[in-house]
Amino acid sequence: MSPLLEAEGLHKAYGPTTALAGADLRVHAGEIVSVMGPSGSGKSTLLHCAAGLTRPDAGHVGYDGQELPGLNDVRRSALRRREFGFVFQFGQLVPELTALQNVALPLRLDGVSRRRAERRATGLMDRLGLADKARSRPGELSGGQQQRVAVARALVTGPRVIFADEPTGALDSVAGEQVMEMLTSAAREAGAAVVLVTHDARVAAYADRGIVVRDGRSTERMAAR
Ligand SMILES: Nc1ncnc2c1ncn2[C@@H]1O[C@H](COP(=O)(O)OP(=O)(O)OP(=O)(O)O)[C@@H](O)[C@H]1O
Repeated sequence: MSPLLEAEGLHKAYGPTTALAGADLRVHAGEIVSVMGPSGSGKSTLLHCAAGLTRPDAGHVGYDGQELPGLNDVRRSALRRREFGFVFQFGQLVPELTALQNVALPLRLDGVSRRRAERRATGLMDRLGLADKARSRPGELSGGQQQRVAVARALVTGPRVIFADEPTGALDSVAGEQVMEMLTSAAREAGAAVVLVTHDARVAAYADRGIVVRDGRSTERMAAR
């Protein structure tokens, strides 16, 4: 089976700093892949290039038969909006909107009616243990609850790949485990693949397999379970 997402030979420099020097990432449909490695090794850059957020200087990124760097900005951002979900470390929710409105936002931006978007958002919030938080604003939620809102928002469009960059980086270990349990079980239920950048081996243990990035190059971390 060919991978759903395949990044090969990625190079990226920021001025004199080499962030990627020939990194690869392959993700099959429904697979959870961890990306580990020391600070500054290029993990986030690899995730951003694979997700079409950053254009690599060289290398290839294929998603479901399309070459991402070859798409124009409009088509690339439409593909990102529909096919990909994102969860970052913190600060990603819109503070003025309620939790429910935050979760529904990607659908609203895609032209879905408020009623339909909020119905779908409500179902996901229930799934993520947030049924009673729909009307709360992000500032009224704990860090773990905010990350679960972010996970619900990442899943709301029914993406095929979720990119999670240190999703538990700002949480204590109990809240972090709860977020990881919910992220991975909800993704598996939805059949979405997950690319999971983390420093934490306990977080990486939720993945099916992993890669390690060092000095901008990647190696396989372990065989598939
Ligand atoms: N926008 C940018 N402008 C300049 N340099 C950058 C930029 N983004 C990343 N870098 C540099 O590229 C290198 C790789 O950064 P990257 O964020 O990919 O590493 P990382 O492994 O995710 O690090 P961390 O674990 O600390 O988040 C670093 O040296 C970083 O300083």
